[in-house]
Amino acid sequence: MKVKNSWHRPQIIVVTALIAVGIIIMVAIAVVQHKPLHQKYKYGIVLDAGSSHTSVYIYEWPAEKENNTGMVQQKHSCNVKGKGISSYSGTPHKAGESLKDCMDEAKKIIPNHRHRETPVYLGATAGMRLLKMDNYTASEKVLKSVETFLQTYPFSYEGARIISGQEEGAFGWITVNYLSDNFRKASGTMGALDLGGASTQITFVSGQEMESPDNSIDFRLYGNDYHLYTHSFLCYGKDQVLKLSLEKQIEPKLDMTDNIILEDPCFHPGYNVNKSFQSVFDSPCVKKITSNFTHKGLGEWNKCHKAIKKVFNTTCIYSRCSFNNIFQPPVKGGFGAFSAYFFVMNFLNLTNLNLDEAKKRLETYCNTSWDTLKEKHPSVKEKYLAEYCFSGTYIITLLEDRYNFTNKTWNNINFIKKIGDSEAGWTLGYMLNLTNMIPAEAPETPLLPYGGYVTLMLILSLLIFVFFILGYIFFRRPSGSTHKVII
Ligand SMILES: Nc1ncnc2c1ncn2[C@@H]1O[C@H](COP(=O)(O)OP(=O)(O)O)[C@@H](O)[C@H]1O
Ligand SMILES: [Ca+2]
Repeated sequence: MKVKNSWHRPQIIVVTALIAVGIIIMVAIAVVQHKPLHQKYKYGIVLDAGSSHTSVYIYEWPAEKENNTGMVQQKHSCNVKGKGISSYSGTPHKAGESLKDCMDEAKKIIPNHRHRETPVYLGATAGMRLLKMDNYTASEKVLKSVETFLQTYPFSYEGARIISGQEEGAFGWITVNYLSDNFRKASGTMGALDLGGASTQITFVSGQEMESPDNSIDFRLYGNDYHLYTHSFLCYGKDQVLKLSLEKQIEPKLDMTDNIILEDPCFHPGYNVNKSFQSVFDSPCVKKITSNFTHKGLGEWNKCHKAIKKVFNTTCIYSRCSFNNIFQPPVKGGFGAFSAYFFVMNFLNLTNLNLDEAKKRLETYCNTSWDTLKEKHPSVKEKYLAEYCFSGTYIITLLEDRYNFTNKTWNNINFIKKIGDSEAGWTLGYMLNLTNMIPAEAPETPLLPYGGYVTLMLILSLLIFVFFILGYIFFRRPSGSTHKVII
């Protein structure tokens, strides 16, 4: 007589198979999901050769997520000692060498095995645009010098060039919107306001028809079309516009034979400095005036405001212009204002005020005596300190009178230096564009987001647990009621 054992063979086989499949799926998902944990980073270097100085930015991103927007971040930045590369017009061979300390730093920061594949780009802005206008040969020699120098590094050299004003504006816009993750969100984009020493840029999505093709740029990013308004005003960075303002104030006094005294409402009472014409009227933005002068401060904000208005030409052949016959649609939406907009407004503590309050505080500040200010800010560079009243007044005049921000829309301007750890500026957008890191179309969404992965793993574990219990019950249950005795 044989008694069949309590194994219900088909059920047990099915249960065992299900458990095995469950374990295999869990292991497979875990392997795939955790792959990015052994993350490898890639790097890129961009040199911002500005009119006043050069900065070297190192960016990094996870090697396997190259095309996911929001992945690239600034890892490090380095300020090159001395002035901008355009200041080497007389000694071009020294321009390259000036970058040494920061480039050596980059070599240390980026892991050796990544050096060869790390791209290096140098973009020069308005300082070099002006040098090119003034002395083409010198500008070429400076570019050659930085090129030769950058090629001595183990990185992948991708070029040194003067970028156009449109590029500077558009890539600044890409940077701030990339860092704010606006390309993935449906919330819309923010405009970009960049103030440099030699030029200034305004870029935003206007939604209006563009009356001048030069001011229009189109991008398709991440599955969306963006129709941008952009303009770069050469000579309207804060250093060049100061020269313009001095020129305007000095011109009527030129027929005076004796020493010219320029009483400037934008400088502080007690400021009294002899200036040589070579140090001020040295750029293609201004006429070559050959008189030295004494620069004396008055500290009168209202007069300063009036004097600054005169640096803008208001003729306009379009339906509307900002200035100098440049078409501009009405400003729309939020704006990020960076570079010197931030440095100046932050120093003056005006970043969180409304327009009227800002004007009032600036009026008091401009009227402060030069001696008091120097005492109060002993560590601030004197050149900066002397010019904050002028620069602050210029910023307010430019934004309110020329770009047409009102009391109400003023609050849409955010004065920013960084978004997260990354500085606002054109460099990140420039690199993202040249490395094709923002795809035109949104990439397929990943198989599982993290939350989905965790949920799936939980459900599978639970199922396996249940199958174990079932298996156990089947295994233990005697043939019982269905027991048959086979004789
Ligand atoms: N801490 C600071 N305070 C005031 N101004 C500053 C400070 N740091 C930098 N700047 C100014 O910011 C401007 C930066 O311009 P830059 O990028 O060099 O020129 P551009 O973009 O026109 O080629 C310069 O006018 C420089 O003097
Ligand atoms: Ca700049």
